[in-house]
Amino acid sequence: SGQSRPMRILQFVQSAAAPGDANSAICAVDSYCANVEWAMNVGDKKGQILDAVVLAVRPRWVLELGTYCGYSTMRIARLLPPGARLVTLEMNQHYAQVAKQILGHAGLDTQVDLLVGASSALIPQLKKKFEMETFDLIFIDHWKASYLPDARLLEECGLLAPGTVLLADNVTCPGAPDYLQYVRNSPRYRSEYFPCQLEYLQVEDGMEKSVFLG
Ligand SMILES: CCCNc1ncnc2c1ncn2[C@@H]1O[C@H](/C=C/CNC(=O)c2cc(-c3ccc(F)cc3)cc(O)c2O)[C@H](C)[C@H]1O
Ligand SMILES: [Mg+2]
Repeated sequence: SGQSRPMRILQFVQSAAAPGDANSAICAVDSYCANVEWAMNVGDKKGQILDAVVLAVRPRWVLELGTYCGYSTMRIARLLPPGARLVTLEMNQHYAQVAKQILGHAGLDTQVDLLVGASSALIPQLKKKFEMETFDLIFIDHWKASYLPDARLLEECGLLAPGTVLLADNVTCPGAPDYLQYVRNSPRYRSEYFPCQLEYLQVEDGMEKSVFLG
């Protein structure tokens, strides 16, 4: 049933997770994707690295590139201090609709602004739209070939401040070699690699944490 994988994930969350309970919604997605059908959520192992970074940064403004079903959106939103905002960008209308419903079920829609559109078109509008200056944390988990161009675009739009943390998923699998080469060799970043397993599988992956230096 459910014509798409994200729709089937949504239906499982709606049936298995307690409304308003973000942790039970996160557990429901992980249980479905570990036992029924794999999906490209960051998952619980890499999710714990994401959680640790969110807690360390205590961000006021967070940007996520690639909402998909909203799994990492939930992980970030549930840890934000009061008044903080998470802006997440998703170019696929169907995925955005599913994510909106999952976030609503989890009771996290007030902290999250989900914008439907391509990052390349939306990033230049963010300062004006949200009357903000720079992001404190950016989670990058969209098409892997877009990591580098979007990091450059964020620099050019003045959305990074010294200390802004970029956390990128999948730098090993599927990999984002041009992005890795850039953040590891540019004097504008201090980069650190976190080895980890790919979501729900015994496959090597890793996340790259890069602090913008200005
Ligand atoms: C203008 C375009 C850019 N701008 C954009 N602007 C807005 N939204 C964008 C943009 N580009 C993409 N999106 C959205 O983000 C999502 C895309 C997410 C992509 N994620 C992966 O491909 C992946 C693969 C594997 C994997 C590992 C091993 C395997 F064997 C198979 C797969 C694992 C992982 O953890 C992965 O995150 C969503 C589907 C898509 O609509
Ligand atoms: Mg990913």
